[in-house]
Amino acid sequence: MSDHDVELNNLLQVAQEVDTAFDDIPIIDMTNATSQDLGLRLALAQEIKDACMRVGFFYVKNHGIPAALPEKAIQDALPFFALPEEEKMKYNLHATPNFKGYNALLSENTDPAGRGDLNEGYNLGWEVLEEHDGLSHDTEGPMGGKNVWPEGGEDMKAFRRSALIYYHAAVTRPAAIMRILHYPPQSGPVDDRIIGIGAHTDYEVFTILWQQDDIPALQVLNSAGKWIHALPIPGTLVVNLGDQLARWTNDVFKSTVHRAINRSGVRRYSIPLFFGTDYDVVIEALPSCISPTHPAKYEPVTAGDYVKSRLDATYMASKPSLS
Ligand SMILES: O=C(O)CCC(=O)C(=O)O
Ligand SMILES: [Fe+2]
Repeated sequence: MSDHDVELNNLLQVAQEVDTAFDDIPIIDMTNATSQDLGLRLALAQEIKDACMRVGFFYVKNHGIPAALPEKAIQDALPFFALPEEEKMKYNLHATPNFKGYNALLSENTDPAGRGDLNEGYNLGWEVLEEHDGLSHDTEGPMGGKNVWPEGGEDMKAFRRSALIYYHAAVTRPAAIMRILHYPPQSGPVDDRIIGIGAHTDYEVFTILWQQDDIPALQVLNSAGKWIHALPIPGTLVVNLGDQLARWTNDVFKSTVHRAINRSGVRRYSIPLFFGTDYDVVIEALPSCISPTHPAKYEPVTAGDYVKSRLDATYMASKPSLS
């Protein structure tokens, strides 16, 4: 056996033996990501790998993104969310071929056993920050196309600008969709099948989630079937793996089920940024993650087709032709 084969066998063996019944979500300090010391960078990589194999979720601190940027993105989104429903519906994501724009309360359903998600949101892809030229995204294929932005005065311009400033600070130019989400408080008797966002896994490679301080909502399912709270920790972002990475690694890295429920009595805002590979990339199990005893579990699929099929299912019930 070559060294490479030994390494592969070790990876798969570790993957099969790893205990995924976590009780808490690791907090990883990113300071050493840029260290000159290779040993420190390797130790950090090992910590991230462990979290990816065991939990599929981790917090990052000292990540270098100023907290003021997502806060401003939320603040400048408030005038949009305050518009009358019929005004917001002019930017309904069903009017675009690629799920950009506004999703109304209960228009999405991430958990097929649910009755709709109690959040409204605004969904955008990458675009240049400078003057809005209407040519915001030049990708082709099932998820190609450009953003939509609300018309209006200075406040709507600030909404676009602040959203994109945070987007650019968090990631460069990937196939990433960012959402600005508003979860109204959920109180009184509620249908169990309606929560902020139903149990689901994310569709891309990994998600960077900014969540509002002080409001518990996010929960992560461990392999023992227990919901673990991912409470907001000031100064951190939550990173969770998505299905593209799980498919690539043949489930060596975990795309973990999660949900959000806002029973705080006040409004909650969050900003997930779903970092995916380019939409034309074929996602298929890496050779290092398959073996005779651990064969490939998933059919190869292009990233664009995969994300589009998941979004089609998520928004199926609110498609105008069906309602
Ligand atoms: O708002 C949250 O905390 C979670 C959002 C989420 O899971 C998603 O949008 O996929
Ligand atoms: Fe999610």
